[in-house]
This record gives sequence, structure tokens and C-alpha cells, in this order.
Amino acid sequence: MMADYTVRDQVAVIELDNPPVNALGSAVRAGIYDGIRKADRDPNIKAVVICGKRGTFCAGADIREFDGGKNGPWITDIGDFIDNMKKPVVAAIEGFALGGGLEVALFCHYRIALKTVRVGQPEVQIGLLPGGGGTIRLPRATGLKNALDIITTGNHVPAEKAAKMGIIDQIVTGDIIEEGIKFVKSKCNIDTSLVCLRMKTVKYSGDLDDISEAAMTKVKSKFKGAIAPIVCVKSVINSAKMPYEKGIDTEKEHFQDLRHSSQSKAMRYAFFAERAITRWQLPSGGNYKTAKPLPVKTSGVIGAGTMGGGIALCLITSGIPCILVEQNQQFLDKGLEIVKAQLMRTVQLGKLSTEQAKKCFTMLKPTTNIEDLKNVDLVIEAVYEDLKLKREIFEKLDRICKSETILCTNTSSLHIDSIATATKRQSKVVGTHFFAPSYIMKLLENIYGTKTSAETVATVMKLGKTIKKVPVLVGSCTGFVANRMLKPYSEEAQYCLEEGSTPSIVDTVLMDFGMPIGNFQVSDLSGLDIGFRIKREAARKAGVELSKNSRFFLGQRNCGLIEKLYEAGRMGKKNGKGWYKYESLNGKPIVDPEVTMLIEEHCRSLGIERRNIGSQEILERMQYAMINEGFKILEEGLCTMAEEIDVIWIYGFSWPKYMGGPMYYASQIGLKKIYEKVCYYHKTFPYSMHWVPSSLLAKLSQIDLPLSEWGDVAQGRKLVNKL
Ligand SMILES: CCCCCCCC/C=C\C/C=C/C(=O)SCCNC(=O)CCNC(=O)[C@H](O)C(C)(C)COP(=O)(O)OP(=O)(O)OC[C@H]1O[C@@H](n2cnc3c(N)ncnc32)[C@H](O)[C@@H]1OP(=O)(O)O
Repeated sequence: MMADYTVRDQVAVIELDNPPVNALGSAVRAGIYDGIRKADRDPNIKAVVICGKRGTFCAGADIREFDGGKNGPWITDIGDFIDNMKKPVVAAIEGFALGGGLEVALFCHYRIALKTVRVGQPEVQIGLLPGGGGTIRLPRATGLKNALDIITTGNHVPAEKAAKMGIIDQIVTGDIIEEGIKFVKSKCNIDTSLVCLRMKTVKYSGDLDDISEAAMTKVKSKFKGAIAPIVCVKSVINSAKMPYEKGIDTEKEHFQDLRHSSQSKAMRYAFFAERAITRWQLPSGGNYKTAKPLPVKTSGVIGAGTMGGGIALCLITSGIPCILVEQNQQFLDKGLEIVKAQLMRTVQLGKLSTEQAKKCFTMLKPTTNIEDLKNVDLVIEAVYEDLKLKREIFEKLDRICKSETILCTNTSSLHIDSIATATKRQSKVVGTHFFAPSYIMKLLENIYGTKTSAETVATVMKLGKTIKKVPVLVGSCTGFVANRMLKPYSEEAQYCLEEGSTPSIVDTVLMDFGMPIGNFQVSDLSGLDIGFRIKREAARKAGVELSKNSRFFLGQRNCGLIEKLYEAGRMGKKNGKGWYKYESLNGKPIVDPEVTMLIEEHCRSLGIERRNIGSQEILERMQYAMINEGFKILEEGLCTMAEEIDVIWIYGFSWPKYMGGPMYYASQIGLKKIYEKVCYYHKTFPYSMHWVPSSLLAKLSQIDLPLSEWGDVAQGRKLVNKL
């Protein structure tokens, strides 16, 4: 049994025991069910405490069971039994009560919790609804409005707030079991039916149909394309519409449908992928188990632009004091304004109180003197992408900073070694690639150089977590993983334009797929000058001319449209015209006939015949080219597992979690089909390097291996016979 049963002072104590988070696997459910029946039968038992071992109550159902699943009592059998018990049952909560964990607590007559507890129904984040009575019982505990909010967002609720909402009956301090026993003994004379949630009505104000419609509209716009939030709303509304039993039965049906849905399967994959990538390893042998992170108690950021300012904000809002360095007072003042404005926005969003924001701001020390960084534990350089400048800064930092200081570069494309070699501490130099806007975007691409030590990697991986990012470790190459994969994706989008499509058609195809924003809208947001400069720099390095009228550049297919738009003064959203036009800085993209004409003229002048390109072709070309690049990245050992690539796309480019990430998506389509299509496009477009098929993809397309083993095959950790 995975729930311990002991008796103390005539109280049965049922302790959930399933490391690490007491997930409600079938054995745990059986343990609780048997425990309450035993306690009910025993005349010497007056009351029951349900609690969890190892400082936590329960993190919900065992997510791994959802794919097949062992039998065992259904979770609501426990609730049905407790509902008929005369002996009081209390949930004594410490740590977390999430998902099925909170549902078990809601089966109990009472809930007490330590102040540090967090409760929630996060099922929606793995494409499910709370299928153990949560959508029917939580509204009875806290009212329809709160329940809708908790269940459709999946957000955790801190204990004191949960108490105010009526979810927790009492906040306690001290030993949770002792407190539970004391509490439940004081309730032995109370008629349990009076406190049983099943018996309560659901409180709400207004018209139920209006509430339902408003909630539907909200979730459809907030979680575009996701099914689970819609089903969550339906089921919570049922709690007020239907008798308890009917509500529970309908909820179970919804739960089973969602459990088998492709969206939930993808989101469950993403849940474990996010955890798998924390188990990083370096080619040199260091890994997450053996390497110890250094403490980062103080930090510095160089560059107070939007990127640097945002990074500094991440640090101070996570309690790490930061010295922000700019080259002159004017730039520094401008940067500080950006930081202040962002902090104020955080206050407006209710994420920080005014007091907390003020306190954070005191942790920021602005300066124009780089020497002020001499004693900090870690510095993040965030100046613009110029190798010479970055090398100069690193050479200076190496001289100024104490020998233990870790030096990070926020580069999006430059090789780490090309910067690290400016110092005499290459083992302490590492890439930390933040994504714009750096305060908001969750991804942190950490990049090791040839000599970066495991200790340095461990430090930036831990720092990433501390500042609430999702850190992913990758090897160094041009563009690293994120931008390297983005390149073929965006190039194919442009080729589709010159072959017959338009920016709005391409973007609509992507958004219909589930991307929150299209490729050309992103390009307008970052600025067309960026794309233009990258190309100009590549041409300069290669010692060739950049020609907007040539169909070839450096031996590869070229599309000169960016150059033409740039020359026409179209810089993107910042000046109101790019691939689209904009009426204001916050305005929506509007199709601009001038751009259509420009594209058509481009094609005429180069003799390119335009044709109708279907949405399937657009999607396939952009995605398969990028997926093929993903396999090359695995093949080259820049990632050690395919999960890393998926997490990068989910958190760096907002790939919909319910599609799992590009590599997971590829696994669902089938690698054989992807490989054949890549070969077909390679034949059709021989001058695009990105269509040269990855040999790893070729290998894997012949066998049926789970995605979790692709990295092992790539790196020879798994040998496959037939190959
Ligand atoms: C035939 C089908 C039978 C089905 C029977 C179903 C009965 C119940 C019916 C329905 C309704 C209930 C549904 C649910 O409860 S769904 C689950 C809802 N809960 C969650 O989504 C919470 C998930 N967990 C977390 O958010 C976090 O883990 C955390 C906040 C609890 C702790 O965070 P942290 O300290 O950062 O630790 P990790 O995230 O790294 O987790 C540690 C370790 O534990 C694994 N793990 C966590 N939660 C679960 C879980 N619910 N099931 C299985 N495993 C879990 C996690 O994966 C880590 O392990 P690792 O991958 O090996 O590293």
C-alpha cells in the first residue's frame, strides 16, 4: 500500500507515501480507500487525518498512468465513501495539494494547511480537466467565479488566499499531523453532512448563461486553439446547472475524452520534456548530478538597452542585487526609465505590490563605471551583436573582476569561444541567450564553449531557474539551436512569397496551426533592419556583394525581398511599415498593397512565375525544413535530446504546447513521411542547403524508435542493429 495507516489517540492517520510528490497512482488511491474504510469500521477510531509524507500532501494523479494506466479505485469512490461517513475527516496539508491532491482534500470534511502551502487544479496545463470531482466540488467550496479562474488557468493559490476563498478552513503552524489530530478531534460532535461539500449549493451572481459565455470568450482568446480550457468551463458551469451526481458523471466522461486527446498527450509529453532537460550533460563528461553551482549573491549587467534592462529586472525581481553598467549617463538614464516602466507594468498586472517593486528597484545600482563590477559573482554582458566590442568588454572584465566571477554573454549567434578567448578564464565564460522581451520570455538558452566548466554550466542552469526562466543547455554554433532552426523556417516563408504567396497568407497558415503570431509579424516586430544587417554582415565576412537582384547568395538560393523592403524604408512596426503597415505602435498589422506590388515587381524583374501555393505546402516547407535542421543539431551533438529542441520552441517561439514542440510533432507525423518530403524538397530546391536531408533523420526514418531515444542514437549511446 502506498498510504500508511497508523492510529494516534483514537485518530486514524493516513499518510500518502509515493516519492517524490505522493502522486495518486493506483496503489495510493487503493491505500486511501482501504484506510478510510478501515477507520470507519473500527469502533475505536473517532476521526481521520489524511496527510502526505516528505513535507508535501500530493501533486495529483500520477501523470504517467494516463497513457495506459493501472486499475484501482476511481478517485471519486474515495469521495463517495467519505461523504457517507459520520466520523470527521480532515486533510492536513503541507507543501502542495494540486490536481487530484486538492480533489482528495475537497472530499474531506475539513482542510487545514500550513501558511507555505499552495493549492491548485493545474490539470488544464496538461490538456485535462480536474476529473476527480474538482470542477463540481471546488465551486461548492469557493463559488463559481473563483473556481472558473482557478480551474481554467491552472494557477497555484497560496494558502492564505485559499483560506479567504473558502478552500482552506484553517491555517496552522507547527507539526501538520499533530495539528490535524487536534483539529479533527474538536469536530467529533458535529454532523458531518453539514460540512460535506456534496450537500452545498454553488454560489454565483448574475445569469449563468452570461457567466458561461463570458468565461468561454475569455479562454478562447487567452488559450487559442486549446480544447481543455473550454471543457473546463463547461464542466464548472455544470456544477451549478446539474445535480451533484450528474455533474460528476459528466465530468468523468469529459476527463476520459480529454485524456485520450492528442492535445493532452502532447502536453503531458511537454511536462516531462521540461523536466528531462534539467538532466544536462557536457561532452566533456560533467553533468547535472556531479557539478555544483556556485552561489550568485550579486550580479552585474552590461548594457541598459531593452535587452540588458530586462535581464537586470529578472535578476532584481528574483532577489539578486544587480549593478547595471552603461557607457554614458544618457544611455543609463534611458535604460533606467525602461526598467521603471516595466516594474510599474508588473505592479499594474498585480504580480508585485508597489512596496515590493520599490524594494526591487533599490537592488539596482546604476553606474557608468565598469570597475564597479569587480566584486560581483556573475556578469551578463548584453551589448549589441558586435564581436570586436564583446571581446573588448570580456578582456576588460577578465582584468577587473575577481577570479571566481562567471562571465556570461547574451549573444544570439556568436560562437562562445570567439568571445571566451579574449579572457584568461575560458572555463568561466558561458553564453546566456535571453529572448526578447527578456523580462517576459521564459526561454534561456545557455551555451557552453569548448572550455566552459561544468561548475559554470551548473551555475547558469540554476540561475535560470532562480530568475524563473526555463534554462536549456546547448552547444555553440552559429545561431545556436533556436536561431539556427528559425533560419530555414523564415527563409522558406520568404521563398513562398516569391513563388506566389503573401505575408498575410503565410502568417494565417501559421496562426491556424496554433502559432500565436506569424513569421512576418515577428519580423516586423524585431525590425527588418535586423534581418538586413545579418545578411550584410554575412556578405561582408565572405567578401562578396549583397545583391537584392540575385537569386543566389554564397552559392545558395537567395530572396532579395528583405533588402528591397529595407531600401523602401520599411523597417517594421517601429516606423509603421514593414511586411505590413500599422496605424500606431500598438496597431494591428494591415495588408499593404504596396508590399504586394513590391513582391510582384520583384518576381517580374527576376522572371519568377507566381503560382497558388496551398496552406499545406507552406506549413510543410517551413516546418519540415526546420525539423530537418533539428535532426542535424542532434546529429552534431549540440543538443543531447530531442526534448531540448521542443522546449526551446515552446518557450522561445511560443510553439503551442498542445502540439508538443516540432520534434514531437515530427514523431506524430512519422519520420518516414518527413524524410520523404525532405528528400522531395531537396530535389525540387537543390540550392537550399537546409533541404539536404539529415543523416540522423534518414537513419531514424527506417526504424520505429521513441523520441526519447533519438538523442541516444545520434550520440552512439544506443546502437541500432539494422543501421
Ligand atoms: C487508466 C487511467 C487511470 C487514471 C486514474 C486517474 C485518477 C485521478 C483522476 C483524475 C483527476 C486528476 C488529475 C490530475 O491530478 S493530473 C495531475 C495534476 N497535477 C499536476 O499537474 C502537478 C504536476 N507537478 C508539478 O506541477 C510539480 O511537479 C510540483 C509543483 C508538484 C513540484 O515541482 P518541483 O519541486 O519543481 O519538482 P518537479 O516538477 O521537478 O517534480 C519532481 C518529480 O516529480 C514528478 N512529478 C511531479 N508531479 C507528478 C505527477 N502528478 N505525476 C507523476 N510525476 C510527477 C516530476 O516528473 C519529477 O520527476 P522527473 O520527471 O523524474 O524529474
